[in-house]
Amino acid sequence: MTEHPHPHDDEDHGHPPQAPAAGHTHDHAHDHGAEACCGSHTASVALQVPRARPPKTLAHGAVQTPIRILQMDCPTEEALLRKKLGGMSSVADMEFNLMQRVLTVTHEPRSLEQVLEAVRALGFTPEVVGDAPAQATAEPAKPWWPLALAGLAALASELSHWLALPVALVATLALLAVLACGLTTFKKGWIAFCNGNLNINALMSIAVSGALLLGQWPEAAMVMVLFTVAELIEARSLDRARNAIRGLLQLTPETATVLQADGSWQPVAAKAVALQARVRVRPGERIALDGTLVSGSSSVNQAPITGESLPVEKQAGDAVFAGTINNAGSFEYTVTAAADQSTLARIIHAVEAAQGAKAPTQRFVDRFARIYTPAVFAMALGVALLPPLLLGGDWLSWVYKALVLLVIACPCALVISTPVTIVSGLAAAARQGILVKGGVYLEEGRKLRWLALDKTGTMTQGKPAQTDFIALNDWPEAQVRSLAASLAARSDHPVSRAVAEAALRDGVPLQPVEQFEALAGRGVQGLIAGKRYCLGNHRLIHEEGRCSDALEQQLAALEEQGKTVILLTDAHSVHGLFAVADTVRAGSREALAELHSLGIQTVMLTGDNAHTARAIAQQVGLDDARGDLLPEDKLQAIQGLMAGGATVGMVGDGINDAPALARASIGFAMGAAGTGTAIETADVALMDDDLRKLPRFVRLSRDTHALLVQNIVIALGIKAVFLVLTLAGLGTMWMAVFADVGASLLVVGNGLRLLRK
Ligand SMILES: Nc1ncnc2c1ncn2[C@@H]1O[C@H](COP(=O)(O)OP(=O)(O)OP(=O)(O)O)[C@@H](O)[C@H]1O
Ligand SMILES: [Cu+]
Repeated sequence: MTEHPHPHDDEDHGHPPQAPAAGHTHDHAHDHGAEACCGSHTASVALQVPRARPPKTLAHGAVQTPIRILQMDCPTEEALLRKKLGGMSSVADMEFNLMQRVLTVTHEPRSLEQVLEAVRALGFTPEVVGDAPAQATAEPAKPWWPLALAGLAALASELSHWLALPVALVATLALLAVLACGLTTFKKGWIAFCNGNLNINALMSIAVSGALLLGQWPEAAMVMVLFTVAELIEARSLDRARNAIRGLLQLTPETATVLQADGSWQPVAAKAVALQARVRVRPGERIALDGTLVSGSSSVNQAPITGESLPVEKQAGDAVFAGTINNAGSFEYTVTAAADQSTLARIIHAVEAAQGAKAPTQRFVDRFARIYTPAVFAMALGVALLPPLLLGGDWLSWVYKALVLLVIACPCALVISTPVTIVSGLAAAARQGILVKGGVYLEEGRKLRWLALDKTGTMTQGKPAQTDFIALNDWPEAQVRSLAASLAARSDHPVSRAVAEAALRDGVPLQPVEQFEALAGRGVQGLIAGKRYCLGNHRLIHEEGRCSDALEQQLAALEEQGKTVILLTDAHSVHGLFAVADTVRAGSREALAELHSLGIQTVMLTGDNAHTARAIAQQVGLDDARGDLLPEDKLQAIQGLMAGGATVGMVGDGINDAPALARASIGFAMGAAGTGTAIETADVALMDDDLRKLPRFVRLSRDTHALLVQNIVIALGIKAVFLVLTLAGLGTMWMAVFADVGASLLVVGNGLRLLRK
């Protein structure tokens, strides 16, 4: 038997490097064991669920410990921790997820306490993330009155200054304001400064202290208050982006109505419901757990999972998902996954993990910020010292200008703009049923040149039915069908299944098969009553030299109608011909037209023969179709399209075609809610079978990119304007703070706009 090639785990997938936090494991570990046939259609894939990760031991003896640090949500804190922990010999690696406020440290097993101590030394409260369910990730609310008091004091100071009241009063009020709201800033700034890091807190502390020393009392107070207000608003907006996804999980009800041993129905906490328990759902109720419907029927709104609010009919045997909403009917289902393993929970885990991985733009911005701040700081020093020393300038005004520059030097707006935009984009996608496994793919999506689509299960529904049957060679029809059905019944391949189902429907008797074997990409064979028969495609009868001109014509006629033909042969000749046809998915035509209008070319890759492929391609409007491909040929086709650096996407059902999916720049899996495994393995998982999600993803990717560029331009533009104003002597510290705060708010707000898509 020909084996499917097994993709290697350590294979280079041609993907941009990515932090492991993304849960991006391409181990499409196929299990071909169960049945000796082309069983890839039912292959089960090892589940890789990114959970709240407990400390895990690495091969080389180091351990990874995720540490939650609630005070860590700004890149300034990341820089601080990086510097401090990076200098420790026992720390091998660090991974930051600012959105979840989790730092994952790779360190020597015995040095955990040391690491925690270092984190504490920076003024943070570390908390090792254990197996416990994720707690609220928000910082405990700070009392608001110190800020209000500070605001009033600052205003009063400003007013007294205007009214020319005694300087002592102005100064006292100003100091009161600075102390009331600025102590944390000073503390953080001092720690950063001592660690050789000029973060926003350090810059603000220097600027405010400088202003106080210069006797600019009201101004110092105002700057401190404004800065604190800005930080507050910024944190709130970040929380919004952060919670956009978490909010989904809160959609699942806390309790489920579960059948008890004594036959009664009792409400039970969803977390405590055991697998295989029987749960009842009333009309209008939200479904609490993933399961399989066993009795009753209804229609369900699956929007929380698939983003599609058109109700889906559910009958016995169908899967139902936690978080989705039952419409009118009522039904019972058996639980198939624990609450924290439901499809919805796994979607949320995946998105959260994706937030941790840095997208290319973010990496660029981080690098830029690392140069920008020291550069402006050096400039400020120059401005403070050089004109007074060399040109006899006035010390006071030049030092003041330097202080304003310090405020401008803060790259916060710039640095915060990218993650907010990406996270909003990821959240917006998830809400539409598109699970993007990393900012990288969201950024790459807009560059797609080619999209390769698998045929069976992707372009078509993957449930073909037999349409034609012809007995050849004067063999009795009943005998030919019985032989073919006996072989077909042993296989899970959709084409075989169609033949077997038709036979079952017509009551064709089956015969025992020995030495059954699947011929990958060709068909099946086995011994029936001691004689060897094959049931396979056109390729197979060519390889065995059984094709004839007459047969060729018959095949061509059927294939041109988009039908797939398999033939029954024995050692001597071909005895029967079976044609099956699959239905093209609703909406494929529309989806492809949209993709074309976005400038993306489409090609179908299939193991089926070229005629059939072309017929179907024409039906739905694909640019190109390639048939007769073995799995390794598909891989090569993808590589061919990617030659020259083009971004190429591949769409499959996530189980087949694993090598090609992994090789493509972006691997899309269809129908991920049903198969479950695709959520973990694909780069982008489409939760249902709607191909229209593909153009939607591309558009979202383009919108995200546009916002990223806008945000970078806004952030840098505003800084540039104030830099010039200040050097020209027109900028005041107030303005600089307003500019900094304003820019941050603007970019955060701009990024959050994606959430409304
Ligand atoms: N077990 C089987 N039973 C019947 N026909 C088979 C079987 N395996 C392969 N074939 C034939 O070989 C062709 C190619 O099979 P293969 O599994 O490589 O592709 P596929 O999965 O059917 O198509 P696609 O690549 O579009 O998903 C099928 O179209 C079918 O005609
Ligand atoms: Cu032929």
